[in-house]
Amino acid sequence: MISIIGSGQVGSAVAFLCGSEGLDDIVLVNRDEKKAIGEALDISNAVPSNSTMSIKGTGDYSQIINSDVIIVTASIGTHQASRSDIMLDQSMLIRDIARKIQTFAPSAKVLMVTNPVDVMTYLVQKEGKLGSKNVLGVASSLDSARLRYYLSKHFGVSQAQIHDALVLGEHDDSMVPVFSHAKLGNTPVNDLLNEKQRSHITSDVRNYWKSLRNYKGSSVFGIAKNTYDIICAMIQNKSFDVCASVLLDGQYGLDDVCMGVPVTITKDGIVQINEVALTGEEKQQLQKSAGIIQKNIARAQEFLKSSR
Ligand SMILES: NC(=O)c1ccc[n+]([C@@H]2O[C@H](COP(=O)([O-])OP(=O)(O)OC[C@H]3O[C@@H](n4cnc5c(N)ncnc54)[C@H](O)[C@@H]3O)[C@@H](O)[C@H]2O)c1
Repeated sequence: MISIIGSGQVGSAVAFLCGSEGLDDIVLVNRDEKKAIGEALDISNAVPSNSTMSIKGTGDYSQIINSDVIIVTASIGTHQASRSDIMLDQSMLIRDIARKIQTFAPSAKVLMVTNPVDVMTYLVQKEGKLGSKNVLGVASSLDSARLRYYLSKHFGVSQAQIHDALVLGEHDDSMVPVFSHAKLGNTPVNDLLNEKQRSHITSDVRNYWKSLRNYKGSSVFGIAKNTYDIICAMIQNKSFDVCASVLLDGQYGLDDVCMGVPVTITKDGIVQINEVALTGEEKQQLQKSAGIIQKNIARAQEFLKSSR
């Protein structure tokens, strides 16, 4: 069973993808119960006619009992200048949700989408006392797709011709596009790009959400599909390699921080954290990114301590 906490734009798009494929039973939980019921009613008509799955909307958290996978997309609102600008209020919300997950579905796999996603991924597992292998944040696969997009634009080729475009680190201004891995066909992109071009593409990838905001609110379909791919792998127990925010325990020389790195997932959650070779500069950027996330985690934890 799949539970989606927060049936706003992203949550209902994830539910639509799961429902339209008849993936599994779905429970949509929203603070505004009517919204959850409405989305469930709408998506019910997109379920394949030969599917036995059910979909319901509710405001009652006890309905998440029996969840195999829980997706958290609940949010108090929209950030403006940076994803961290509503971090403290989001922390309170996520602590409350973490406790509900601990009460009703403590062994479910949890996919965190709510921003700032790296800090929220850390908090949900600590505050909910959930196993680190069971919790991941979805974002760096989206950032990696954005790098692939900009590289394809730069070279004037289809996205299919760009391989191994990885973005690691924070899902915000310090994210690290790993140019040393990306290829155009079989050619390393580093053989084709100069420093100025790399810096330009890095800035475009980091600011993708701001560009999007000029035209529509924020990412809905991009993040929904990236989340859906992970849900599919877990529900169907396929081994899937993806970049996601997970708790590091020495990997990349980093400890006690959640950030985007390559991982292998199955129905058992994160079965492996994969370390890819990085250049000296990329390593330095990743350390800097980790430091920024750790400072934000400390600030959020301090705030939560003072508002128990
Ligand atoms: N990780 C990523 O790459 C990525 C990409 C896009 C959006 N996001 C984030 O995802 C989150 C959701 O975005 P959205 O556009 O769907 O927002 P939204 O405002 O459309 O939806 C949020 C929903 O959460 C509900 N909610 C609030 N508190 C709740 C609670 N305690 N329990 C249940 N539901 C609750 C609200 O009623 C609302 O319907 C935001 O934090 C956004 O920044 C992350």
